Amino acid sequence: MTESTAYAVVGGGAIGGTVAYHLAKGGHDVLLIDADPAHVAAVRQHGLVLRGTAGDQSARVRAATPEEVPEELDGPLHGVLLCVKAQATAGAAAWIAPRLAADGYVVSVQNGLNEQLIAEHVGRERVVGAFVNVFADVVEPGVIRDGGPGAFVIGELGGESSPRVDRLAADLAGLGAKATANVSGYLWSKLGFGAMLSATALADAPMADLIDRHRPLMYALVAEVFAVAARLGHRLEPFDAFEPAAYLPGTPPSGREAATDRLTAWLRTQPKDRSGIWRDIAVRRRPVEVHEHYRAVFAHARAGGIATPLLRGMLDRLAGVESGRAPMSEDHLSELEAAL
Ligand SMILES: NC(=O)C1=CN([C@@H]2O[C@H](COP(=O)(O)OP(=O)(O)OC[C@H]3O[C@@H](n4cnc5c(N)ncnc54)[C@H](OP(=O)(O)O)[C@@H]3O)[C@@H](O)[C@H]2O)C=CC1
Ligand SMILES: CC(C)(CO)C(=O)C(=O)O
Repeated sequence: MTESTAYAVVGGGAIGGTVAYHLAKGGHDVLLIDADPAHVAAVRQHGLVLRGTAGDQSARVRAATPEEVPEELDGPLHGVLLCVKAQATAGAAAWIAPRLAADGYVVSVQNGLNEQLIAEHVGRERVVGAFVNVFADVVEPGVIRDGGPGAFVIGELGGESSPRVDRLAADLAGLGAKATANVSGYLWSKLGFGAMLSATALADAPMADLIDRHRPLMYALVAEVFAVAARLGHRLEPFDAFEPAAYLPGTPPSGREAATDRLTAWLRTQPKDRSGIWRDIAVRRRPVEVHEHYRAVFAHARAGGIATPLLRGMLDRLAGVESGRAPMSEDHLSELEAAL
């Protein structure tokens, strides 16, 4: 174990709770800051509980709502892991900025490309990137269902190595964290994979089954995202069972099919069989974050003259489903596919 470090986790839900649990188990002082008072109260009373296939494990962490923090803080924040959904990023970053030490930093542990927005609040030199493919859900206040190992990668936005990234990766060794020189390559790979996952939230069935039943649509969605990534010159990184090279133009169809066989087989090993996007619509009945994830993708596509009609059509349909204007149905996928 490395020397103990103090961290703040802002947004202590599925991912923030998982991160806080592993930091605490590693012997680090963790302050979990979460907007949900019931979650904070449960963590204070029972500890942070991770529910895995082998049962429940708990870790003691300090917990507070943002409103309570001035009483709890005895100095500025140093290492902050920001784990809120994308649409809550601006509010959380504005809250963090005046509390962040001059030599402190904020790590975006989120899907999408949130680093620029965070930098507008705290300055680019105080932002660190991260990519996470851990599958988790808050199943009741204070209790997180843990999907087991998944990629967790941390890196400076400019790709340089740094003591703060190495230290955080070591402190999160319990979660299998690694340092990278290409965090953008991971985030863009995830935007491709995430386009498939977002599409599966249009229907109420397991992600793996929907990907399998609508492979041509899934390939076309990923291709639109990766055309934008290619224009920007990103080197896409593979993670877990997702192999981005299989979805690039020029890959033989047999290679793409075999990679998708491996991907859906791996997805079937996960206890979480539906995405967080599906859960926000069907269970939590709240707006989904994916519109934020693809805002920058659309802007880059427009600038480069790259057409993204399927991605746009898929997100428009998600907007209809989340607002209740359209039912959740696999017909959305069939109709999008019919337009290919
Ligand atoms: N869950 C997963 O398996 C994965 C998630 N991700 C990404 O990780 C990020 C976090 O997702 P996830 O953990 O699932 O989300 P959750 O909704 O489970 O957790 C987010 C938590 O942040 C709280 N929150 C919102 N605004 C603030 C704020 N300003 N200050 C403090 N707390 C706040 C929320 O409270 P409230 O509910 O009251 O709004 C909620 O408890 C997302 O970008 C997601 O895409 C990436 C890979 C996998
Ligand atoms: C499906 C998953 C877990 C993949 O990382 C995800 O990103 C989410 O639920 O938001």
